[in-house]
Amino acid sequence: MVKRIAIFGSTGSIGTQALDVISAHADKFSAEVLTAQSNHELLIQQALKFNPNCVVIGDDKKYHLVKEALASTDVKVFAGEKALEEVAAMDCYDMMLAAIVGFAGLKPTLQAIENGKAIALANKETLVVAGDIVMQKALEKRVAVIPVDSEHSAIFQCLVGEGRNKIEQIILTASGGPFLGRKPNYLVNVKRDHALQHPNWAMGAKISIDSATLMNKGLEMIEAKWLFNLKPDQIKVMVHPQSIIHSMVQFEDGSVKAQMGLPDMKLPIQYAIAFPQRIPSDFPRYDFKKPNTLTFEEPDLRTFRNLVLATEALHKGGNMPCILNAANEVAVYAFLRNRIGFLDMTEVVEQALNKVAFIEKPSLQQYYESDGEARTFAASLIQM
Ligand SMILES: NC(=O)C1=CN([C@@H]2O[C@H](COP(=O)(O)OP(=O)(O)OC[C@H]3O[C@@H](n4cnc5c(N)ncnc54)[C@H](OP(=O)(O)O)[C@@H]3O)[C@@H](O)[C@H]2O)C=CC1
Ligand SMILES: CC(=O)[C@@H](O)[C@H](O)COP(=O)(O)O
Ligand SMILES: [Mn+2]
Repeated sequence: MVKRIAIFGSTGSIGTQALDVISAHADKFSAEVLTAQSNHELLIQQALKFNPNCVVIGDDKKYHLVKEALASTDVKVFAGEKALEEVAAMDCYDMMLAAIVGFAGLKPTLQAIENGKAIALANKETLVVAGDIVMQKALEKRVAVIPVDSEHSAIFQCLVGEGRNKIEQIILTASGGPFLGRKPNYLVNVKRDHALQHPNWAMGAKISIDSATLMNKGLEMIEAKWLFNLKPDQIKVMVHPQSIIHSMVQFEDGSVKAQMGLPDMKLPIQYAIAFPQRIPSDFPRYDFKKPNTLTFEEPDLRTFRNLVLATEALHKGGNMPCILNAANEVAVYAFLRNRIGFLDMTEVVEQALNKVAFIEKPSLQQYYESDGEARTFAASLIQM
């Protein structure tokens, strides 16, 4: 039977790679929902190629352009932020690939879980903001949340077959980003184009900057806590500049399992949508005959302070990760617009964490409010 996939964020880095996977396995998957925020041209092209049940364009000023271009098809066209939730509540799909970037991915993902749909989760911010509520809802609705993020896919793969065997710790690998080994006196002057050049992965702008500041690894520690029900002390980070080992699990007997492969997001995307099956692929294979050295080192926490802030937020819990995420989103987009410097991003996040009131057990509404407060505060710092 063909699995019907709803790709929320189909025009992004994950979304377009997911469509490549679906094309290569048209006997197994169909793309039934496609969504974009503003890239209507690509959304139209994708809709003409994949003939989904419906598309959503977030920017409602572009509704007529999309509607007109798809007039000769039977693709339904929706627009605006609310439409993402309305479509997530529909029955035209079996699994949502949550590939919207940032906080904007949370509401449609929650709606899909409410609707009993399986989730292939790329959007890590969903769990950073409200991981307790999202995972509790998934449990209640008996919905599987399969990670797409490469590290979490690696851990998930290492855990298959382990049943109730106890995890001692997980080791998230970090590439170190484009500024591995650099010090603050260098980072103070770096600009967006340099920061966007990830050494191993071609990704969207926001996650590329997060990788450069190591915030990405901090967000991933929080993501791992919720996905695998771990205590903060069980989550370690090691820099592994080659990005061949995607992460590791150490069990209570000391045994370590790792998942390896060339850095290519198509593999974790395919794994998540095909789970529990593995299906063939022609992705390039890692060549053990080449003189490759795999190295590991501790992250430089004096330089990359975002990882410290995220670890503190992980330990403190409550709405701290939500505040961290919101301030970070504001800071990253300000950096991308050349409004603030590379090191200022950490300052903005730190000040927001100190400013917005701590709530130990927030409701969903309180998460939204904390997100809003942190954004307003972070934006006020940047305007100064
Ligand atoms: N790229 C990667 O390799 C990896 C990504 N991830 C995670 O996956 C998610 C997606 O990342 P990536 O594909 O790189 O991001 P991109 O920026 O490449 O794509 C983001 C997608 O979300 C849409 N979008 C952006 N803003 C909004 C909004 N406010 N409302 C609705 N839709 C929106 C974009 O539409 P439009 O094109 O119109 O702007 C686009 O389709 C992120 O959470 C990231 O952390 C995790 C691991 C690896
Ligand atoms: C591909 C992927 O999952 C990214 O999150 C990637 O891990 C970023 O690399 P680093 O954050 O390790 O630089
Ligand atoms: Mn990752």
